[in-house]
Amino acid sequence: MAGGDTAAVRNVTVRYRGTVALNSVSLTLSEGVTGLLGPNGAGKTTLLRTLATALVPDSGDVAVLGRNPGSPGRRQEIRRNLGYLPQSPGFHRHFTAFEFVDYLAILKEITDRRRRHDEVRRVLAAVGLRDERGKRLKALSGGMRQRVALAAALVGDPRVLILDEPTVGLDPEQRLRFRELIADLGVGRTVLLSTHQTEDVAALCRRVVVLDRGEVRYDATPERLSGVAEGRVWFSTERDPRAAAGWRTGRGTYRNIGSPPEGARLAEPSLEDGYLLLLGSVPEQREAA
Ligand SMILES: Nc1ncnc2c1ncn2[C@@H]1O[C@H](COP(=O)(O)OP(=O)(O)OP(=O)(O)O)[C@@H](O)[C@H]1O
Repeated sequence: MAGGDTAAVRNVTVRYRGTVALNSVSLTLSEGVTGLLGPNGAGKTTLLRTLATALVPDSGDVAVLGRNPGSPGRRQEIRRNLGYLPQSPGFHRHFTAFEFVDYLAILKEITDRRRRHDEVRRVLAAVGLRDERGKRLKALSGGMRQRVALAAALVGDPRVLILDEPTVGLDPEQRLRFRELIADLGVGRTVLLSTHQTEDVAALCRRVVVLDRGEVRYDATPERLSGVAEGRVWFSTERDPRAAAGWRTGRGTYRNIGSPPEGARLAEPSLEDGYLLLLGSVPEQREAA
Protein backbone atom coordinates (compact mmCIF):
# COMPACT_ATOMS: atom_id res chain seq x y z
CA MET A 1 0.00 0.00 0.00
CA ALA A 2 1.72 3.21 1.11
CA GLY A 3 5.44 3.76 0.63
CA GLY A 4 8.05 6.26 1.82
CA ASP A 5 7.52 8.33 4.94
CA THR A 6 3.85 7.66 5.27
CA ALA A 7 1.43 5.88 7.52
CA ALA A 8 -1.82 4.61 6.13
CA VAL A 9 -4.89 2.57 6.89
CA ARG A 10 -7.28 1.22 4.29
CA ASN A 11 -10.79 -0.03 5.04
CA VAL A 12 -9.79 -0.60 8.65
CA THR A 13 -12.50 -1.86 10.98
CA VAL A 14 -12.03 -2.38 14.73
CA ARG A 15 -14.71 -3.79 17.00
CA TYR A 16 -14.77 -4.13 20.77
CA ARG A 17 -17.41 -6.74 21.44
CA GLY A 18 -20.63 -4.94 20.44
CA THR A 19 -19.00 -1.57 19.63
CA VAL A 20 -17.69 -0.67 16.19
CA ALA A 21 -14.85 1.73 17.09
CA LEU A 22 -13.61 2.17 13.50
CA ASN A 23 -15.86 1.47 10.54
CA SER A 24 -13.89 0.89 7.33
CA VAL A 25 -11.59 3.89 7.82
CA SER A 26 -9.14 4.83 5.06
CA LEU A 27 -6.53 7.51 5.56
CA THR A 28 -3.04 8.21 4.23
CA LEU A 29 -0.76 10.49 6.19
CA SER A 30 2.28 12.22 4.81
CA GLU A 31 4.85 14.74 5.97
CA GLY A 32 3.70 17.55 8.26
CA VAL A 33 1.34 17.73 11.23
CA THR A 34 -2.16 16.33 10.77
CA GLY A 35 -4.70 17.09 13.49
CA LEU A 36 -7.25 14.46 14.44
CA LEU A 37 -10.43 15.87 16.00
CA GLY A 38 -13.55 14.10 17.13
CA PRO A 39 -15.94 13.87 20.06
CA ASN A 40 -15.38 11.44 22.94
CA GLY A 41 -15.64 7.89 21.74
CA ALA A 42 -15.18 8.82 18.05
CA GLY A 43 -12.41 6.24 17.65
CA LYS A 44 -9.34 8.51 17.73
CA THR A 45 -7.33 6.48 20.23
CA THR A 46 -8.27 3.27 18.43
CA LEU A 47 -6.99 4.72 15.13
CA LEU A 48 -3.77 5.91 16.77
CA ARG A 49 -3.19 2.55 18.43
CA THR A 50 -3.77 0.80 15.12
CA LEU A 51 -1.21 3.02 13.35
CA ALA A 52 1.23 2.60 16.24
CA THR A 53 0.96 -1.20 15.73
CA ALA A 54 -0.36 -1.60 19.30
CA LEU A 55 -3.67 -2.97 18.03
CA VAL A 56 -4.43 -5.36 15.18
CA PRO A 57 -7.62 -4.40 13.29
CA ASP A 58 -10.41 -6.92 12.69
CA SER A 59 -10.17 -6.19 8.98
CA GLY A 60 -8.42 -3.84 6.56
CA ASP A 61 -4.79 -2.98 5.81
CA VAL A 62 -2.21 -0.97 7.72
CA ALA A 63 1.09 0.23 6.28
CA VAL A 64 3.67 2.33 8.06
CA LEU A 65 6.78 3.45 6.19
CA GLY A 66 5.80 1.08 3.44
CA ARG A 67 5.76 -1.92 5.80
CA ASN A 68 2.89 -4.14 6.83
CA PRO A 69 2.88 -4.65 10.61
CA GLY A 70 1.28 -8.07 10.15
CA SER A 71 4.62 -9.86 10.36
CA PRO A 72 6.63 -9.63 13.61
CA GLY A 73 9.86 -8.68 11.80
CA ARG A 74 8.20 -5.81 9.95
CA ARG A 75 6.41 -4.71 13.10
CA GLN A 76 9.72 -4.40 14.91
CA GLU A 77 11.19 -2.36 12.02
CA ILE A 78 8.19 -0.03 12.16
CA ARG A 79 8.43 0.40 15.92
CA ARG A 80 12.08 1.41 15.64
CA ASN A 81 11.05 4.23 13.31
CA LEU A 82 7.87 5.25 15.04
CA GLY A 83 7.29 7.37 18.14
CA TYR A 84 4.06 6.90 20.06
CA LEU A 85 2.87 9.09 22.91
CA PRO A 86 -0.12 7.25 24.40
CA GLN A 87 -2.99 9.00 26.14
CA SER A 88 -1.94 7.78 29.57
CA PRO A 89 1.71 6.83 29.48
CA GLY A 90 2.37 4.29 32.22
CA PHE A 91 4.79 6.29 34.30
CA HIS A 92 6.93 4.54 36.83
CA ARG A 93 6.90 7.29 39.38
CA HIS A 94 10.11 6.23 41.09
CA PHE A 95 12.12 6.40 37.86
CA THR A 96 14.07 9.53 37.15
CA ALA A 97 13.33 11.23 33.82
CA PHE A 98 16.59 9.78 32.49
CA GLU A 99 15.84 6.24 33.69
CA PHE A 100 12.34 6.32 32.23
CA VAL A 101 13.47 7.41 28.77
CA ASP A 102 16.44 5.04 28.93
CA TYR A 103 14.10 2.15 29.74
CA LEU A 104 12.00 2.95 26.65
CA ALA A 105 15.17 3.28 24.57
CA ILE A 106 16.12 -0.26 25.66
CA LEU A 107 12.68 -1.45 24.47
CA LYS A 108 13.48 0.22 21.15
CA GLU A 109 16.54 -2.04 21.08
CA ILE A 110 19.26 0.59 21.24
CA THR A 111 21.66 -1.89 22.80
CA ASP A 112 24.90 0.10 22.76
CA ARG A 113 24.89 1.76 26.19
CA ARG A 114 26.91 4.85 25.32
CA ARG A 115 24.95 5.53 22.14
CA ARG A 116 21.69 5.00 24.04
CA HIS A 117 22.63 7.36 26.85
CA ASP A 118 23.68 10.03 24.33
CA GLU A 119 20.29 9.61 22.67
CA VAL A 120 18.43 9.90 26.02
CA ARG A 121 20.30 13.13 26.78
CA ARG A 122 19.53 14.43 23.28
CA VAL A 123 15.77 13.86 23.48
CA LEU A 124 15.49 15.25 27.02
CA ALA A 125 17.35 18.37 25.89
CA ALA A 126 15.03 18.61 22.85
CA VAL A 127 12.00 18.95 25.15
CA GLY A 128 13.79 21.40 27.45
CA LEU A 129 14.48 19.00 30.31
CA ARG A 130 18.26 18.84 30.22
CA ASP A 131 18.56 19.99 33.83
CA GLU A 132 15.66 17.90 35.16
CA ARG A 133 16.91 14.55 33.88
CA GLY A 134 17.99 13.36 37.34
CA LYS A 135 14.65 14.19 38.98
CA ARG A 136 12.15 11.51 39.85
CA LEU A 137 8.96 11.55 37.80
CA LYS A 138 6.84 11.85 40.93
CA ALA A 139 8.61 15.13 41.70
CA LEU A 140 7.90 16.66 38.27
CA SER A 141 4.85 18.73 37.34
CA GLY A 142 2.22 17.21 35.03
CA GLY A 143 3.49 19.36 32.15
CA MET A 144 7.07 18.21 32.70
CA ARG A 145 5.97 14.57 32.86
CA GLN A 146 4.16 15.09 29.57
CA ARG A 147 7.42 16.40 28.11
CA VAL A 148 9.25 13.32 29.39
CA ALA A 149 6.67 11.18 27.56
CA LEU A 150 7.26 13.19 24.38
CA ALA A 151 11.02 12.76 24.82
CA ALA A 152 10.48 9.00 25.06
CA ALA A 153 8.51 9.10 21.79
CA LEU A 154 11.41 10.94 20.13
CA VAL A 155 14.01 8.26 20.90
CA GLY A 156 15.70 7.13 17.69
CA ASP A 157 14.49 10.22 15.76
CA PRO A 158 11.43 8.45 14.30
CA ARG A 159 10.04 9.41 10.89
CA VAL A 160 6.47 8.92 12.12
CA LEU A 161 5.09 10.36 15.36
CA ILE A 162 1.71 9.46 16.81
CA LEU A 163 0.65 11.79 19.63
CA ASP A 164 -2.52 11.14 21.63
CA GLU A 165 -3.75 14.33 23.31
CA PRO A 166 -0.25 15.55 24.21
CA THR A 167 -1.41 18.97 25.42
CA VAL A 168 -4.09 17.77 27.81
CA GLY A 169 -3.70 19.23 31.29
CA LEU A 170 -1.02 21.74 30.29
CA ASP A 171 -1.19 25.38 31.31
CA PRO A 172 -1.34 27.95 28.46
CA GLU A 173 2.38 28.67 28.55
CA GLN A 174 3.31 25.00 28.43
CA ARG A 175 0.80 24.41 25.65
CA LEU A 176 2.46 27.12 23.61
CA ARG A 177 5.82 25.47 24.22
CA PHE A 178 4.42 22.10 23.19
CA ARG A 179 2.92 23.60 20.06
CA GLU A 180 6.30 24.99 19.06
CA LEU A 181 7.94 21.64 19.70
CA ILE A 182 5.34 19.76 17.65
CA ALA A 183 5.47 22.31 14.81
CA ASP A 184 9.26 21.82 14.64
CA LEU A 185 8.83 18.04 14.69
CA GLY A 186 6.45 18.26 11.74
CA VAL A 187 9.24 19.49 9.49
CA GLY A 188 10.44 16.42 7.61
CA ARG A 189 8.33 14.00 9.66
CA THR A 190 4.82 12.60 9.59
CA VAL A 191 3.01 13.64 12.76
CA LEU A 192 -0.53 12.64 13.72
CA LEU A 193 -1.88 14.66 16.62
CA SER A 194 -5.11 13.67 18.32
CA THR A 195 -6.62 16.48 20.37
CA HIS A 196 -9.76 18.17 21.63
CA GLN A 197 -8.06 21.57 21.35
CA THR A 198 -9.25 23.15 18.13
CA GLU A 199 -6.85 26.07 18.74
CA ASP A 200 -3.91 23.65 18.62
CA VAL A 201 -5.11 22.35 15.27
CA ALA A 202 -5.62 25.89 13.91
CA ALA A 203 -2.16 26.89 15.14
CA LEU A 204 -0.03 24.03 13.94
CA CYS A 205 -1.70 21.59 11.56
CA ARG A 206 -1.63 21.71 7.81
CA ARG A 207 -4.40 19.16 7.59
CA VAL A 208 -7.31 18.28 9.83
CA VAL A 209 -9.23 15.02 9.92
CA VAL A 210 -12.50 14.77 11.83
CA LEU A 211 -13.53 11.36 13.06
CA ASP A 212 -17.09 10.79 14.25
CA ARG A 213 -18.63 7.50 15.36
CA GLY A 214 -15.81 5.53 13.81
CA GLU A 215 -15.90 7.22 10.41
CA VAL A 216 -13.95 10.01 8.73
CA ARG A 217 -16.33 12.95 8.49
CA TYR A 218 -13.93 15.58 7.18
CA ASP A 219 -10.43 15.74 5.74
CA ALA A 220 -9.12 19.11 4.56
CA THR A 221 -7.11 22.14 5.67
CA PRO A 222 -7.93 23.91 8.97
CA GLU A 223 -8.84 27.02 6.93
CA ARG A 224 -11.49 25.08 5.04
CA LEU A 225 -12.96 23.75 8.28
CA SER A 226 -13.20 27.32 9.64
CA GLY A 227 -14.80 28.21 6.30
CA VAL A 228 -17.70 25.84 7.07
CA ALA A 229 -18.83 28.52 9.55
CA GLU A 230 -18.34 31.47 7.18
CA GLY A 231 -21.39 33.74 7.46
CA ARG A 232 -22.86 31.53 10.22
CA VAL A 233 -21.41 33.19 13.32
CA TRP A 234 -22.85 36.42 14.66
CA PHE A 235 -22.98 38.65 17.71
CA SER A 236 -26.11 39.78 19.49
CA THR A 237 -26.78 41.79 22.62
CA GLU A 238 -29.40 39.33 23.92
CA ARG A 239 -29.49 35.53 23.79
CA ASP A 240 -30.70 34.67 20.27
CA PRO A 241 -33.25 31.82 20.36
CA ARG A 242 -32.68 31.18 16.64
CA ALA A 243 -29.04 30.15 17.22
CA ALA A 244 -28.11 26.48 17.12
CA ALA A 245 -25.67 27.35 19.91
CA GLY A 246 -24.67 30.55 21.60
CA TRP A 247 -22.69 31.71 24.57
CA ARG A 248 -22.15 34.92 26.45
CA THR A 249 -18.68 36.35 25.93
CA GLY A 250 -16.63 38.13 28.56
CA ARG A 251 -17.79 41.42 27.04
CA GLY A 252 -21.42 40.63 27.75
CA THR A 253 -22.41 40.15 24.09
CA TYR A 254 -23.57 36.77 22.79
CA ARG A 255 -21.68 34.85 20.13
CA ASN A 256 -24.03 32.64 18.17
CA ILE A 257 -23.61 29.96 15.53
CA GLY A 258 -26.25 28.64 13.17
CA SER A 259 -28.34 30.56 10.63
CA PRO A 260 -28.00 34.28 11.34
CA PRO A 261 -31.00 36.58 11.08
CA GLU A 262 -31.16 39.29 8.43
CA GLY A 263 -28.74 42.18 9.17
CA ALA A 264 -26.89 40.28 11.92
CA ARG A 265 -23.43 41.50 12.96
CA LEU A 266 -21.30 38.66 11.60
CA ALA A 267 -18.16 37.45 13.37
CA GLU A 268 -14.96 35.95 12.00
CA PRO A 269 -15.46 32.15 12.19
CA SER A 270 -12.99 29.99 14.10
CA LEU A 271 -12.06 26.38 13.50
CA GLU A 272 -14.10 25.45 16.56
CA ASP A 273 -17.22 27.05 14.98
CA GLY A 274 -16.67 25.05 11.78
CA TYR A 275 -16.09 21.86 13.74
CA LEU A 276 -19.26 22.27 15.83
CA LEU A 277 -21.36 23.04 12.78
CA LEU A 278 -19.87 20.10 10.89
CA LEU A 279 -20.76 17.67 13.63
CA GLY A 280 -24.19 19.22 14.01
CA SER A 281 -23.79 18.46 17.68
CA VAL A 282 -23.57 22.01 18.91
CA PRO A 283 -23.61 22.03 22.69
CA GLU A 284 -26.28 23.46 24.93
CA GLN A 285 -26.15 27.21 25.28
CA ARG A 286 -23.31 28.00 27.63
CA GLU A 287 -22.19 30.94 29.67
CA ALA A 288 -18.59 32.09 29.33
CA ALA A 289 -16.76 33.89 32.13
N1 LIG B 1 -10.87 -1.67 25.39
C1 LIG B 1 -12.11 -1.37 25.02
N2 LIG B 1 -13.15 -2.20 25.28
C2 LIG B 1 -14.41 -1.92 24.90
N3 LIG B 1 -14.75 -0.78 24.22
C3 LIG B 1 -13.77 0.10 23.94
C4 LIG B 1 -12.41 -0.15 24.32
N4 LIG B 1 -11.65 0.91 23.90
C5 LIG B 1 -12.50 1.75 23.28
N5 LIG B 1 -13.77 1.28 23.30
C6 LIG B 1 -14.97 1.92 22.70
O1 LIG B 1 -14.65 2.19 21.33
C7 LIG B 1 -15.12 3.48 20.95
C8 LIG B 1 -13.95 4.35 20.48
O2 LIG B 1 -13.10 4.61 21.58
P1 LIG B 1 -11.76 5.49 21.46
O3 LIG B 1 -11.10 5.45 22.80
O4 LIG B 1 -10.98 5.03 20.29
O5 LIG B 1 -12.38 6.95 21.17
P2 LIG B 1 -11.67 8.38 21.31
O6 LIG B 1 -12.13 9.16 20.11
O7 LIG B 1 -10.21 8.24 21.49
O8 LIG B 1 -12.35 8.97 22.62
P3 LIG B 1 -11.79 10.08 23.68
O9 LIG B 1 -11.80 11.39 22.97
O10 LIG B 1 -12.80 10.01 24.77
O11 LIG B 1 -10.42 9.64 24.10
C9 LIG B 1 -15.87 4.03 22.16
O12 LIG B 1 -17.22 3.71 22.02
C10 LIG B 1 -15.25 3.27 23.32
O13 LIG B 1 -16.16 3.18 24.39
